[in-house]
Amino acid sequence: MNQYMLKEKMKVYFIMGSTNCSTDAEEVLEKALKGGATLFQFREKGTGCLEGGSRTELAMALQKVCRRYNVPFIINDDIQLMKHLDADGLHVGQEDGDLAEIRKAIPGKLLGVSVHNLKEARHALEVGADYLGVGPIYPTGTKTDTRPVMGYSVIRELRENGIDAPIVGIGGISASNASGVTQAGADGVAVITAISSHQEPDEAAYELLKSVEKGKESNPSNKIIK
Ligand SMILES: Cc1ncc(COP(=O)(O)OP(=O)(O)O)c(N)n1
Ligand SMILES: Cc1nc(C(=O)O)sc1CCOP(=O)(O)O
Ligand SMILES: [Mg+2]
Repeated sequence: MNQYMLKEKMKVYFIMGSTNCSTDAEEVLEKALKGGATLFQFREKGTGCLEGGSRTELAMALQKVCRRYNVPFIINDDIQLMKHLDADGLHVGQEDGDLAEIRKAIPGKLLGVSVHNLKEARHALEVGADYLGVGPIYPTGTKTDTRPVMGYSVIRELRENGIDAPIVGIGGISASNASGVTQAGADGVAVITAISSHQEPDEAAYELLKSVEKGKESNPSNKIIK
């Protein structure tokens, strides 16, 4: 996938696992994709999360849904599961291992890396990351071990320093604040709660997509390209 196509896929990046859903995870995902989510990450974490065979079974079921909608299926943290399922890619953070080793271990697959400053971003891209996750943009109730809330400052800093790779903002993002993230220079937003806890995940995804596109239109560098 070229960088332009990947940036399009970054617009509404839905992340979840069974612990994020109060109803059936497959149904939540299907609705999200119907509504316009463009990328999916399986992140089975937290109290009461599935393990072993049932975790793999859920991942396989969600991968099938993604295939039906032609939406790439990314695995959080777990290289073995990614390989086992022949998923489309892997997302890792700064504490998840040596990035160069991880890149070598998954040739031809998408690699997303969480970054929090220019140095981490440059390193991730040097070793071959395909996209960057930047956050937390806003306060989030979903993950406790985050870095301090950064607002738009890091996204702006990366763009001002010539980082042209696909970027998503993450953390506390909803339809009401997503446009600010793409206006600041991100290609899209990654969300858990905004879709998985919404009564109507399809509406949530659709509203996020509209907000993301509105922000992109008002991004100064996009205006120059047009
Ligand atoms: C798109 C995206 N961005 C950031 C993260 C966070 O990754 P990480 O810091 O490794 O934390 P965990 O998600 O593993 O708890 C992400 N998952 N996706
Ligand atoms: C998984 C994750 N990573 C973050 C980071 O800052 O790297 S914030 C986060 C949780 C995002 O969930 P919600 O959309 O519910 O706020
Ligand atoms: Mg991780």
